[in-house]
Amino acid sequence: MLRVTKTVTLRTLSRTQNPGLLQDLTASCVTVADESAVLIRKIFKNGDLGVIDKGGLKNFQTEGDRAVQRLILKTLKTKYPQVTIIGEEDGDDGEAGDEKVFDALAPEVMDKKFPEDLQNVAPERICIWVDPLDGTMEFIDRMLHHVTILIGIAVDGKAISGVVNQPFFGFDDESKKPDQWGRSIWGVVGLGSFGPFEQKPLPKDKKIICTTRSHASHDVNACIEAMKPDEILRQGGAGNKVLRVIEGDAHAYVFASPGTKKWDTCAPEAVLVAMGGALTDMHGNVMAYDKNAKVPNSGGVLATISPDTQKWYLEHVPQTVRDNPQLQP
Ligand SMILES: Nc1ncnc2c1ncn2[C@@H]1O[C@H](COP(=O)(O)O)[C@@H](OP(=O)(O)O)[C@H]1O
Ligand SMILES: [Mg+2]
Ligand SMILES: [Mg+2]
Ligand SMILES: [Mg+2]
Repeated sequence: MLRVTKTVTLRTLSRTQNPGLLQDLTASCVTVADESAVLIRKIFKNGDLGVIDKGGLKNFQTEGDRAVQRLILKTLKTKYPQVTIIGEEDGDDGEAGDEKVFDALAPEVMDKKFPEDLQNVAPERICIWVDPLDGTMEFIDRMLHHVTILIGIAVDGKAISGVVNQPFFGFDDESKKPDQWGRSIWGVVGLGSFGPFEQKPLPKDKKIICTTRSHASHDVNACIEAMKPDEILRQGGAGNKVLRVIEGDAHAYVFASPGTKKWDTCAPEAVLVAMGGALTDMHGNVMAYDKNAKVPNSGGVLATISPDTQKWYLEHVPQTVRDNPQLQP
C-alpha cells in the first residue's frame, strides 16, 4: 500500500482554491483511467506479465498493476498535490520514472453540472483510492472481462465519485479491433452514473448471487448457501462484481471475508450509490474512506441495486457470520 499525503500552508490553499476541484478531479480520473486501459492492453499484448507473489492468498502483482499505478499517480499527484492519494501497490508512485502527465479533462465529465454541495470542496477533505488493476488473478488467468481499473474519490470519508474502467470490454467480439475494446463507467453521488452500460431488469423468478472466483473460503460459501440462491456467479474483481449488479446479472455481490481493501470498493461504491444502489459491510455498516481509514474491508462486502434489496440480504446474513470474530468492522 502506498499513501501520499502532502501538507500545505493556508496561504497556498487560498491562492490555489478551485471551486470545481471535484469536477476537475473526476474528469482527470476518467482521462487517466482511459490512458491506463491503453497501457494494460499493451502490456497484455506484449505477453510478459512480470508476475510477483505478494504473499497471502492468491495475492499477485503484474507489470500491469505496477505500470498503471505509476501512470495514475504521476498525473494525479502532479496536478493535485494537495489531495491525499492511496494506491494498492507499494513504491509505484510515478515519482522516479518518466511517466507522462495527462492534462486533458474528459469532456463528458466537464459537460455536466455538479451538485451545489460538491462545489468548493477543499482538497483536505478529499482522499483518492486507486486500484490500478482489480482482478489481477483473472488477468493472469486470461479472464479479461473480469479486469477493471478503479479510481474512487472520497469526500469527508464517503465514496462520492468514481471511475470503473473495463479495459478489455468487447475483446471477445470479433467485429471489434483492439483499439475499440474497453469502456469507462463513472458516477458521482447526487449527479448519476454514466457510460456505455445497460441496466437490465433483474430476473424476478430466481435469486443470483455474485461472489469471488479466486478467494473463496468456507465462511464465504456458507454465507451464500444460507441465502439460498438459485445461481452463484463466480467472478473476479470487486469492480467487475459491482458491474454485474449494476447491469442486472446478479441481485447481490456477497463476500463474507475481510480480503478486499478500500481501493477495491471506493470507486464501485460511488458508481453504484450514484444510481440508487448500496454497498456496505456484511453488518450493514457504510465504509469509511478518509485518509486515516482502516485499509481492509474487515467486515466483508455486500452490494445490491437498491436499499430494499440491501435490507433483504442484510436480514439473511446468518448469525454465525455476524458473530464471526474474523469478520468484524
Ligand atoms: N483473501 C484475500 N487476500 C488478498 N486479497 C484479496 C483477498 N480476497 C479478496 N482480495 C482482493 O480483493 C479483490 C477482489 O477479489 P476477488 O476477485 O477474489 O473477489 C482483488 O483485488 P486485486 O485483484 O486488485 O488484488 C483481490 O486481490
Ligand atoms: Mg492486488
Ligand atoms: Mg482490487
Ligand atoms: Mg489491484
